[in-house]
Amino acid sequence: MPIDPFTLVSPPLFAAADLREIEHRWTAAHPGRPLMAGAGAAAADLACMLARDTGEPILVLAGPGNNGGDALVTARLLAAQGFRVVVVSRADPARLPPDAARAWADWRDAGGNALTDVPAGQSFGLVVDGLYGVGLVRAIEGEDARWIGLANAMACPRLALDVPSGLDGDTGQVRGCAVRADHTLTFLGLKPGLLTADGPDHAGTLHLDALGVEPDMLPAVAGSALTRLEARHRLPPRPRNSHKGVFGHAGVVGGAQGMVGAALIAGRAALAYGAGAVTLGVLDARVAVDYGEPRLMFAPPERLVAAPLDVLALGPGLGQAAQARVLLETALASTCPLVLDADALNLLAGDPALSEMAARRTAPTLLTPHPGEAARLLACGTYDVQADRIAAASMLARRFRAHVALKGAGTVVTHPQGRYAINTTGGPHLAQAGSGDRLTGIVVALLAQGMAPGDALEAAVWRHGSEPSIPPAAI
Ligand SMILES: NC(=O)C1=CN([C@@H]2O[C@H](COP(=O)(O)OP(=O)(O)OC[C@H]3O[C@@H](n4cnc5c(N)ncnc54)[C@H](O)[C@@H]3O)[C@@H](O)[C@H]2O)[C@@H](O)CC1
Ligand SMILES: Nc1ncnc2c1ncn2[C@@H]1O[C@H](COP(=O)(O)OP(=O)(O)O)[C@@H](O)[C@H]1O
Ligand SMILES: [K+]
Repeated sequence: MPIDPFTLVSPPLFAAADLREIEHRWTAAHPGRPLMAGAGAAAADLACMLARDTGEPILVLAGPGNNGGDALVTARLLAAQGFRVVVVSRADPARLPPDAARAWADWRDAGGNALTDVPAGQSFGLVVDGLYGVGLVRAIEGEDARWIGLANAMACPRLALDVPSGLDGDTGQVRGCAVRADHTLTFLGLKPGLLTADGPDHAGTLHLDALGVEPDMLPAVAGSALTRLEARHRLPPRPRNSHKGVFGHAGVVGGAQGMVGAALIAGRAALAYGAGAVTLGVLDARVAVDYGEPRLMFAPPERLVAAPLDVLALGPGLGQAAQARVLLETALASTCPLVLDADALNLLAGDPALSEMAARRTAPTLLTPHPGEAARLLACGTYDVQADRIAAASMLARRFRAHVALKGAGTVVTHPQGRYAINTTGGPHLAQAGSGDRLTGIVVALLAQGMAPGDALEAAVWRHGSEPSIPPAAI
């Protein structure tokens, strides 16, 4: 029975290799009970609910592997319920993998056939996409690309089986082109690529069917989806008998001339999320008060980086002048938990000595790069970062022994020990200057109040994405 995966707490994320391991374990424990039968049955149930009630047939695109097998089981069960089904496949039945070959034989025995092209001029009540699943090994091209283009242009809903064809389930990268599904029914467990990069734009509404696989058959994996907050992401209730000192003193250093707002945004967010006190070290010395948030204190940045704070953020509007570099060097040498953002990351990227200092810190270090900043830190292109966001963020966490939030659609939070989480809140309404500064402030607030660094970064990313949004006005 498919469920909404967002109702689960931190569901694990399975890469293609993990899924093959599950299949292996299942087959050993339950010979002769292919998972494909359950996958096709679940897909047929969902397809019944989604098919438009117009009497138009259902188009089933079936590929050359087991994803195609799922599609053929789905087609047979839909036809048995009285739906008109048009199967389109160019796969050679003699070369199908065993379970898919069985599905083809069953479909044929039930009177089914397959067209070798999408019929022109025909409209459909639903498209079932079973071209490629987690076995995608190269970019989609040729006829497949044409079919995907036709499917994407159809007015009816599209249901993708396991992952939208063309989307890499491990990374969320579109390889060539991909089905833009309205719904994706994914099997066994969630895949990271459904949640980050191009995944959310292509998967539509996610449904998960574990196909009856027992939890003890699932391999331990490093990744999970940040669907809801866990107890470790929450601060304890505030004692009545408390004072501002209990909730930590946070510093924010940044705000060079012309970019003062970035530091103010971070500072304001830190107060809003409960830091006991927040002091800004603004590089533009003309600014000494925030009339909109007069609780913010101001100190010369040189003094603030050397002050006994509970947490220091460096970066929002910092700039990359010589003064900024010295401030960063002092901060890196301190034993204060550090959140590095924006130009602090750019300075780090351009300076091997500073990078070395950062990697050697014993106090917690948190990095919040957007893909451009991450690319500079990794000395590669933004495209390379986006092609495998999990790998990029993991590399940064290892290299800097830091907790890292690689921002953007499906923010990836990685930890030095190798664990990672993909956030599921937020959206393109956050794509606006100043969003990242607010995230920095939220992280700082949670750290100031004593939350563990990795938990604070995850909780901040989740909360930042959950804030009520006012979408930009349409033009
Ligand atoms: N792992 C499991 O136990 C389960 C797998 N199931 C289904 O099986 C799928 C995985 O099946 P497969 O491993 O057979 O992989 P796929 O069906 O995703 O595709 C593999 C086939 O496509 C070819 N191929 C890959 N990329 C191509 C491209 N760009 N252009 C042309 N040909 C390409 C491969 O050479 C191979 O023949 C899952 O996504 C899921 O739908 C389900 O039956 C549920 C259980
Ligand atoms: N399309 C998007 N979907 C989800 N989150 C987004 C999207 N675009 C931006 N964000 C979020 O908005 C914030 C932007 O941060 P950043 O790029 O550093 O902006 P700035 O430095 O201008 O404040 C990050 O938290 C990022 O994850
Ligand atoms: K698919």
